[in-house]
Amino acid sequence: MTIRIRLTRLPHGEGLPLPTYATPGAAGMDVVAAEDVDLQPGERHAVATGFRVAIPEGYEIQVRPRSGLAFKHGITVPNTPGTIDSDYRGELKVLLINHGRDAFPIRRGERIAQLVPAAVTLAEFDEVQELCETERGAGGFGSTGGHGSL
Ligand SMILES: O=c1ccn([C@H]2C[C@H](O)[C@@H](COP(=O)(O)OP(=O)(O)OP(=O)(O)O)O2)c(=O)[nH]1
Ligand SMILES: [Mg+2]
Repeated sequence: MTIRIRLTRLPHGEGLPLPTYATPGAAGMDVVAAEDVDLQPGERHAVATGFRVAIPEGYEIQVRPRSGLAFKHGITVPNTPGTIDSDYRGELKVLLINHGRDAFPIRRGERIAQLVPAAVTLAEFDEVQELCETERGAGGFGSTGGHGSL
């Protein structure tokens, strides 16, 4: 399924490629940086993309890390998956953090993250006195055992 998303470029986004799928089966659209940043170890930065979007109502865009940057350099998205709301009209930014040991140069035009459009399911809470019982009950946070074999 394909949805259409209106996009406007900001002046510093001129000349950059729009987010695009790297292969026919890719789930995420690679998005490039619109600025140069040297990300020091432990540092976070909201990297400019140079564009704004108007996502159709009922959808969001999730901002996800690229596994290659995470694996090779420790560069990831601290708020992953980032949430772009359908009513947001500011610049789409990619939050990045450097978990690596070395400074990492981000250069304008380089692919820094991937965007995954997704349908939004809305909910409302119904406050009640009792919840139905389950086998798990209140167990969580490792209650079923460690990381050994099944
Ligand atoms: O990675 C991100 C995450 C968010 N945003 C923008 C779009 C999003 O719609 C808005 C708010 O994001 P979020 O709801 O995650 O942040 P918040 O801390 O709850 O801020 P707000 O009070 O503005 O909703 O910020 C980005 O550009 N990139
Ligand atoms: Mg919010």
